[in-house]
Amino acid sequence: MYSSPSSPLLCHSPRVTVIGAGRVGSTLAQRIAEKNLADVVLLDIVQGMPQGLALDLLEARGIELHNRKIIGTNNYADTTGSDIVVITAGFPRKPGMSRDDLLRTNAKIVVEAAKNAIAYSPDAIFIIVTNPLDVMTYLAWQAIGLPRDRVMGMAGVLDSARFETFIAMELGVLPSDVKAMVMGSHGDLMVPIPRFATVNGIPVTELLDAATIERLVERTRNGGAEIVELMQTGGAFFAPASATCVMVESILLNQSRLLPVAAYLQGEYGLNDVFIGVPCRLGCGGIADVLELNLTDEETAALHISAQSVRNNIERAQEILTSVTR
Ligand SMILES: NC(=O)C1=CN([C@@H]2O[C@H](COP(=O)(O)OP(=O)(O)OC[C@H]3O[C@@H](n4cnc5c(N)ncnc54)[C@H](O)[C@@H]3O)[C@@H](O)[C@H]2O)C=CC1
Ligand SMILES: O=C([O-])CC(=O)C(=O)O
Repeated sequence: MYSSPSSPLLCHSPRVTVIGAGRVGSTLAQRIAEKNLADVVLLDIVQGMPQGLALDLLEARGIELHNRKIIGTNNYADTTGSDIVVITAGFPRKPGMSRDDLLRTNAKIVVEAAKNAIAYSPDAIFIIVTNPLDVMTYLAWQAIGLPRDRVMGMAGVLDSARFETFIAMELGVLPSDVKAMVMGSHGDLMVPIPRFATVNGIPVTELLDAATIERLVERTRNGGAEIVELMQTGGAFFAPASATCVMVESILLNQSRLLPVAAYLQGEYGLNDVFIGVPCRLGCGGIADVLELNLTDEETAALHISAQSVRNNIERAQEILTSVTR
């Protein structure tokens, strides 16, 4: 008769909790399970919905050839012992809105989700996805009081993927041959850096004229809104889920990938006490390093303007949260 191994280590399967089982959250759960990265707990406030999604995903396991556990729940106790917590809970924007217009509705949701989750998973690494991204990441970090390596926001991977897509479409080349880096906040003031964009090592500045590059940069800045306008009901979720999954994977597999991540800055780039997109190395402890690149004066100025707008919105969010708890 087979008996179970006595060491709990041999039985440990990584566990990722995704809070918010909407379009981004459920697609992310699918990606994580079907890439066989971790067991997934999908949590939402809507009764029955995460349970239904989890059952649906479980029923695909035999076809997708994995054996990951997938739990749908409304109860934070079921998230106990998660290695990573991803927060996607909150409202998406409607056509005509900016991401910052979501501040009032999403601040309380994200803070409560982060506090509830840390109570059951004190060792987890947190990835925030809810918009407005940089501000929500700051609020979550502040609410749970973790060191900066364990709290980060997802946006730069998505914005960079969009820039790469538009470059690939323009040049008619394979998207995976294009590498780009978008820094700054996840909003109209994001900072795509064309001189860091290459096609298999060739700078795009050698391949495209300045006016074309500027057009692609503008389309990247407007990338989320372009989809919101087209869909009319909510925003992008396939690429956001893929981008978040890349971060989850780099952490779980300790890949040490260098990715643009919304990170808490402590003097890097001349910025302090703000979350903003900068290149980071992601490994099993979360953010292993924040990379400080030599930016031009113009790029630094753009990054600072971006950071100032995040700061202004952090202040607004804190006023909103204080008035809610009063
Ligand atoms: N950082 C980024 O690059 C991106 C951010 N987003 C943002 O992600 C968020 C989610 O977007 P979608 O999935 O499209 O929206 P969605 O509306 O499809 O899903 C949101 C889910 O959150 C749930 N929810 C609301 N309050 C909750 C609470 N207190 N606890 C648990 N769950 C709760 C809702 O019931 C809903 O199922 C939005 O704020 C959106 O703007 C979306 C795409 C990219
Ligand atoms: O645009 C939105 O509202 C959702 C988002 O952040 C994106 O797709 O970049």
